[in-house]
Amino acid sequence: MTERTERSEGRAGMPGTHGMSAQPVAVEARDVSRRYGSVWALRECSFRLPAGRIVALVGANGAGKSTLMSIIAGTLAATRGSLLVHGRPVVRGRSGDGGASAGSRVAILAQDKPLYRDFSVSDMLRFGRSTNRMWDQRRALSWLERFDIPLDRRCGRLSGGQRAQVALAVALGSRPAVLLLDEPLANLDPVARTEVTGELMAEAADGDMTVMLSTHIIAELSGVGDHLLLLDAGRPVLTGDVDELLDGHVRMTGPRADQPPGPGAVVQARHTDRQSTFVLRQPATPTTHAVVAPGWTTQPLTLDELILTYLRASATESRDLEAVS
Ligand SMILES: Nc1ncnc2c1ncn2[C@@H]1O[C@H](COP(=O)(O)OP(=O)(O)OP(=O)(O)O)[C@@H](O)[C@H]1O
Repeated sequence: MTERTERSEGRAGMPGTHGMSAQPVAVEARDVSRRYGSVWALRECSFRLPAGRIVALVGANGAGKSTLMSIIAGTLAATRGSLLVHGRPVVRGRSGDGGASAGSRVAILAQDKPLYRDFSVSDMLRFGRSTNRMWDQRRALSWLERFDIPLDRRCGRLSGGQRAQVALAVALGSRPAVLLLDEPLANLDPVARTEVTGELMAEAADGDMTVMLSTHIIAELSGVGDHLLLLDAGRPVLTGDVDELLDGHVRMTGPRADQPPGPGAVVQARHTDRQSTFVLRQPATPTTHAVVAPGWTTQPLTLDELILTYLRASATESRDLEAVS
């Protein structure tokens, strides 16, 4: 019995981006690369993310998620390429409240959640107000109330999940156009995480804020974002509206064949002696999950399956390129 995975024909940004032209673009990367010494953490990343959405930034440990977020936030410079937030180039050290215009302010909430342990929650809000020219106290307070965070408690005495909520409240109070969350929800239990992402989606829809959430836990992804940016070894391998991506891919299983019986680009092909399975990126026509040829069945993919398919295809492609070079 043999099994092989074929090279992905679709690269970053291809599926699902056709619907983007009418939407305002929050973040645009143009050939962004970043090197640390001899390690390329990001390679030629080009993508556009729509405004007012929750973008799930997904990738394995070391895929480049934190590096990308730091470049968008303006705390790290790209080695090559340019990054624009609402059409304005990000310049290192000039994002956040420091110099960006109201429409292109970026707030980042890193994994380590910088809270002063001796400050009370109210002190943290005062600190947020004093360090942000534009501050929305009502928004920060209502977030804390929604999640029952005691205002008079010192941050050092809060649970990890509660500290994450305070950090989120301060970030929201700064009224960012783009809010970057670098795995800050890891400390929240599944129920709280679902609640938080639901509330963030409502905030994003209300005020044109774009939220980017990074995660390496694919199984916890469902419902977390409505737009996907999948990074593998520093390259975006899949990006687009989650529903469009799911509608645009199909798995076909049937008798052993070199080619699938239906139209579409082959993302992955697996074969046994008697059976073939193809994952296809379909042309712009609607997907029909029905029998398309004698002996063949088609099925939709779950988001986890779609992500794993692209990660496997990307790994195969990297191995092929290494073998050639
Ligand atoms: N300051 C640094 N110096 C050298 N190499 C670095 C530095 N920061 C990151 N890297 C390397 O760059 C690559 C991308 O790292 P990055 O932290 O952006 O990935 P990540 O996707 O956020 O990972 P994780 O999910 O583990 O947080 C990795 O190979 C990492 O080892």
